[in-house]
Amino acid sequence: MDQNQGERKPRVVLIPCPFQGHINPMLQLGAALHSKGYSITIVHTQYNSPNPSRHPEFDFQSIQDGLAEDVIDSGNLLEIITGLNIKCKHPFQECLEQIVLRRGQVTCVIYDDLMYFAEAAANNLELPSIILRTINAATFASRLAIMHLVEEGRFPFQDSALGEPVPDLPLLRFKDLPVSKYNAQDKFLKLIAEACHTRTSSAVVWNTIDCLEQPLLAQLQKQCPVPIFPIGPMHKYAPPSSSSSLLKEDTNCISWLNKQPEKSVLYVSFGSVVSIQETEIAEMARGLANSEQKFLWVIRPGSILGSEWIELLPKGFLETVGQRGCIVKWAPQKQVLAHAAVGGFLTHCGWNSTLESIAEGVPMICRPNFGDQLVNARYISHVWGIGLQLESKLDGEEVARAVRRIMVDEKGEEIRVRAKSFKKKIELGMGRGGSSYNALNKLLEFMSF
Ligand SMILES: O=c1ccn([C@@H]2O[C@H](COP(=O)(O)OP(=O)(O)O[C@H]3O[C@H](CO)[C@@H](O)[C@H](O)[C@H]3O)[C@@H](O)[C@H]2O)c(=O)[nH]1
Repeated sequence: MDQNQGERKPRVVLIPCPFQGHINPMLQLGAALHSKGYSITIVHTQYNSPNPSRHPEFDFQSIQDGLAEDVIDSGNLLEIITGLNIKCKHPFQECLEQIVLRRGQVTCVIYDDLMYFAEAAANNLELPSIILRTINAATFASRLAIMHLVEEGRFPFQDSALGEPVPDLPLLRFKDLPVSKYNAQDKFLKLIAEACHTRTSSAVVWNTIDCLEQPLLAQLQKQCPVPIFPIGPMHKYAPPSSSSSLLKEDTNCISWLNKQPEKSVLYVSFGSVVSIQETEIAEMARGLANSEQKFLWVIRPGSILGSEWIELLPKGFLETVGQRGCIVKWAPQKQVLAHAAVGGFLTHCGWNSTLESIAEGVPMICRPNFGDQLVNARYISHVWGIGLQLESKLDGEEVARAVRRIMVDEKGEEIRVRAKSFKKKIELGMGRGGSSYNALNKLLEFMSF
């Protein structure tokens, strides 16, 4: 790009939270703004830093995150995010000062709601800031409901309440609420309070879409002091082949998919952070084998703590499934879900995976693990009706039944048809005059400050 011409463009500084499920939507937002004439600077931590060579259109700036090795090694998300918010504020402010000095005026700072330290740094330089929410409105409302339960002295709640509906959110049961998986409730409650707070930020950009959550978004807008812009699904703003993966994608699985009949393959993946119990791997494998369906299974390195996954598979599994299955360490997921051969998705229900699946009309089998995944699974299975949830202890027979139902059984036809209809709704929402299309235009107008 012509340097001088580049300098004349208004600049937005984006600060993603350094996890795959957060980096992706932030960089996709960057792609949307870049296509509308903005120069983009991505300020990222050393920990899990994105690969700049995959995004030559952006400027990348690294800040020291001060995370101790033992905190990183623990993989404790609560500790890592809390640590980043303590350690990154000053490095970010210094970085922002340098950007303004070298690159000229910055239009605004957009930060992931978990990177709330960014707001103070933007304020100190008198720059407007905008929040990006990478979870959906239902999860946000669930966090508000949890805080409400705390105020009423009803949190942590009793086991006997788990199956009951949440008073503020009757579509969810207590067991669907996105509580912490760590034994540090105070830290967790502080983090969600910070993440839900708009502070002095000027607006909220949301990776969701009206056709999935309009009534809730309207209700949240009434309670929110600043405008909300639901412009998702954001992966639609980046080309299908573009990727901000931290792990290397194995594209051989696309060649394998190319050889499979239409809608014949179940895609199995649990995102970038979920760990799988050793016992669950064997049950999952048993289910996949007994379902007699084709499958593409992502087994991420390190996702099965302390074990080599291959040792956990039932004896003879690989021989039995033979050409019927393909196992990779990391897949180009957007391309996989958009592939004609894929007919179903066994997922942990991370919000990006959920949106990527809905946007391609792929029905889901939900196996949520923690946090917002529980909310998403309930919405997929019981609100939108585009999937099934595996709720009890994982059992191979149940997995096989669910796989057959979602892929081929007559009983699953309604779910398949509904999933397909959601693809259409997303296309309408993203197309000219659609809700997300309009919200993006309103955001751009708003950003002229
Ligand atoms: O083999 C793979 C597997 C995943 N992905 C991508 O990785 C992202 C994963 O994101 P997500 O599905 O949201 O899952 P997590 O990585 O688990 O994301 C975290 O962040 C999300 C956004 O806040 C939350 O919804 C999740 O619960 C939380 O675990 C998606 O864009 C996928 O396309 C790949 O590219 N290849």
